[in-house]
Amino acid sequence: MTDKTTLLIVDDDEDVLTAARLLLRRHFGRVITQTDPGKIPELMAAEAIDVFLLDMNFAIGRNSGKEGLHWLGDIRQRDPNAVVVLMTAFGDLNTAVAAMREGATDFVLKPWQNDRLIATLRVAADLRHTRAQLSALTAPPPEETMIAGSASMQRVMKMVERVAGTDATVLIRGENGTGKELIAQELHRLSARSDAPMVSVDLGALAESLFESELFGHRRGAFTGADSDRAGRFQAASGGTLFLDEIGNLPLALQTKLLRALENREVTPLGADQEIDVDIRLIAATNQPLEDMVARGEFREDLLYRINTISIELPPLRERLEDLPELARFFAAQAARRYRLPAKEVPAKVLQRLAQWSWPGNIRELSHTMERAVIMGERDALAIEDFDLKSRQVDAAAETLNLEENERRLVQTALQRYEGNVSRAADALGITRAALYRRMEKFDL
Ligand SMILES: Nc1ncnc2c1ncn2[C@@H]1O[C@H](COP(=O)(O)OP(=O)(O)OP(=O)(O)O)[C@@H](O)[C@H]1O
Repeated sequence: MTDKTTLLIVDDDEDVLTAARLLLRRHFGRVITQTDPGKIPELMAAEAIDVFLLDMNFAIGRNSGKEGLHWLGDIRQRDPNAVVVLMTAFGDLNTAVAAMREGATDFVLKPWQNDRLIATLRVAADLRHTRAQLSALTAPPPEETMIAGSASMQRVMKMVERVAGTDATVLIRGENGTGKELIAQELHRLSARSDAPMVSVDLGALAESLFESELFGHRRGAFTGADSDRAGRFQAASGGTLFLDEIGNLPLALQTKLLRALENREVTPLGADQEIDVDIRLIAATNQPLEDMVARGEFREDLLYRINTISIELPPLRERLEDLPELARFFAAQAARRYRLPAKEVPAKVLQRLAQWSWPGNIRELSHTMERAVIMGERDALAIEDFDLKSRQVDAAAETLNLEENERRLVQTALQRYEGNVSRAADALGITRAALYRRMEKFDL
């Protein structure tokens, strides 16, 4: 079966679902069945559904068709291109007509005739594919958008523009998810090498045993499993840019080889006896303090000097909250497009709350947070309840200016640090023992 259509059948009668599933799975790529129409939004968020086959009457004893019409409207609102076929057991032409007016593609009567049902759904699936092709043709081309309105990001972008055109090695520093790879792409895009590829290697995601062959390539038979020659990423990036993410993860022996490759502009694949010339511009990224690693003997000092000719520091999101509103709205719109959901507004109240969170995962975390909220949100505008922010921590961050809360926290920290020794804790806090006892009582510590 090569058909790629995904059908979702929703009917509260298990027997109807079983019969439909048995029949239709022989004709369509994937058949999902569901008794509860309330699950439709969740399913639409999780799966790319091509055709909906939807019952008109859900609650037992009701036959007005209103439930079917309600869900039809809901589906069409979430995905204006959705193709929905309605089923009704009552042959109620009025409801069927109303459904067609509301945007249903077709309707079938229960009990259905197998051939008719298959033919109807086949036409519906074709319609879906045509609509998808049309919207792909009219959709704007995907582009990497960089939001960088804050003063600190403006400084970063100036630096990027200044160094992109040179062949200088650049080290991008910043916490996880601050956009290091996006900056590397921008450096490459603005460089004279932009017609050649930028090849990325994430040294944080790769098994250490694979580093060498991944970077420098190998010859057939160089190790068990090397059953053919393989070019390394250095070679693949030749003429272009090599982006080494998480460079702090490179073991010392390979740091030596990397340094040699950069200095001599040549690499030796594993198992080869001859070097290969490579012409790359290196961009490296790290979230580790490489200077400290040098001090501990974990990172070669000469390699650090070699790679940080230019060093670009990306500030964490919590230090550029001016960018948060635009980023949040951008990711909300992106998620709505991706999941074919209606666009959702991000009210100021929500933005204020988001600004209180510390965003340890930075922009990547914000993007996932917005995506989830857009999927979960049931209204036109996002609400605070749509977010799964670990609320305890948000509250702590929100209340850091609360004097009493801070006093309590300090008293607690002092007592913990001095393992309950009241004299020493009082000393550290700069108050008398009696004053500390009073506070311990007040805060019930
Ligand atoms: N300024 C920005 N504007 C818009 N999107 C951004 C921005 N910065 C980062 N992103 C997006 O956030 C996500 C994380 O960015 P990226 O992968 O570049 O971060 P990173 O610092 O390289 O992460 P890691 O340290 O985990 O490798 C990506 O989806 C990226 O497109």
